[in-house]
Amino acid sequence: MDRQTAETRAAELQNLLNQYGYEYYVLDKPSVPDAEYDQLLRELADLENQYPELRTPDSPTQRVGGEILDMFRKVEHTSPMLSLGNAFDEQDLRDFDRRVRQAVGDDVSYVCELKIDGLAVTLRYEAGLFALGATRGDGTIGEDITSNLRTIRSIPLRLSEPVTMEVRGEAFMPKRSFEELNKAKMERGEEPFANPRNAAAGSLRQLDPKIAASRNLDIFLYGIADPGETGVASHSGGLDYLEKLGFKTNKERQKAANIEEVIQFVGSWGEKRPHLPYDIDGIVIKVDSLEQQRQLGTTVKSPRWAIAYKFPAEEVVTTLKDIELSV
Ligand SMILES: CC(C)(C)c1nc(N2CCN(c3ncccn3)CC2)c2cc(C(N)=O)c(N)nc2n1
Repeated sequence: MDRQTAETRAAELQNLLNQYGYEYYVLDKPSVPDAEYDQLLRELADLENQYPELRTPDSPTQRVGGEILDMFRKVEHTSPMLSLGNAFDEQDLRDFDRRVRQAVGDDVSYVCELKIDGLAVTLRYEAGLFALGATRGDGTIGEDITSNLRTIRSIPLRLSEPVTMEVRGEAFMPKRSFEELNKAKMERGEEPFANPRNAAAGSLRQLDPKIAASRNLDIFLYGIADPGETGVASHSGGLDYLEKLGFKTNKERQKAANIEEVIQFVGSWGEKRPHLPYDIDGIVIKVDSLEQQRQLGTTVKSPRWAIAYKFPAEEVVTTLKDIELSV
């Protein structure tokens, strides 16, 4: 095959593999059998070996880097990753709602999101290409774990539009992967992880990306660092925009017209929680209008327009057979 044909075929394969990867890992609706995906990936890898200049950083063959780091570099976040105030009961939620309405009036609606129990991370894209991924750290300074985040298949290496933006999400380990990892660890006589959150954090702290790649991590994106720059008017509109760009968001989110609907949503997820294929430790409630978010502003460490309702800590032993909802 001549150079020109190889270049055309490589671009075609990259687009095909990105589309198939998106369907499989983000939509959970594969359109081709795994064997076909693997065969196309091998064809692209062969072409890239023949013509190394075709091996672009966003190529699907570049998910798992070879180099083992000796440390993680520190990264200062462009805008701070804030904390969340907590609510522990219905009264706390009503108090939050009253404070919000005192500030912005009664015409306020909320978005309720499952609070994924993983590790908060931030992803930077430049002209649509995944450029840097970091841990939340102390909210201002995190660690550059780009090479490990690249191994999470649901993180797009190239967005559907060449936008430059920073997005935030929660990386996590599905319960099934957690059980399998701990089973393998115990068979090797190693100490198992206490819970999926520790397992996800431990996996993303590995200096060898091949180990992170073996841990079946996943991610749900939950926000845009500077939503005002993207032209969306609401938090829910921002999440729809993230989906349009190719990101994985959690589909269980729900709009609430008032705090009564928030309380209903929170109550409904108490008993559904054990059947989810991933751990959640609460529900995050956010004012939907970005203008009202701006009016409410933030305290020194957390937004006045969001709160995390925390489920009572309980040791839930869920046998695998109970897990039914797909990720
Ligand atoms: C952007 C805001 C601040 C409103 C925000 N902040 C979050 N978090 C902050 C505190 N975080 C944190 N992490 C460690 C130590 C202290 N705070 C962990 C992420 C959110 C976490 C989730 C989730 N887990 O599913 C979510 N759906 N939405 C979030 N939204």
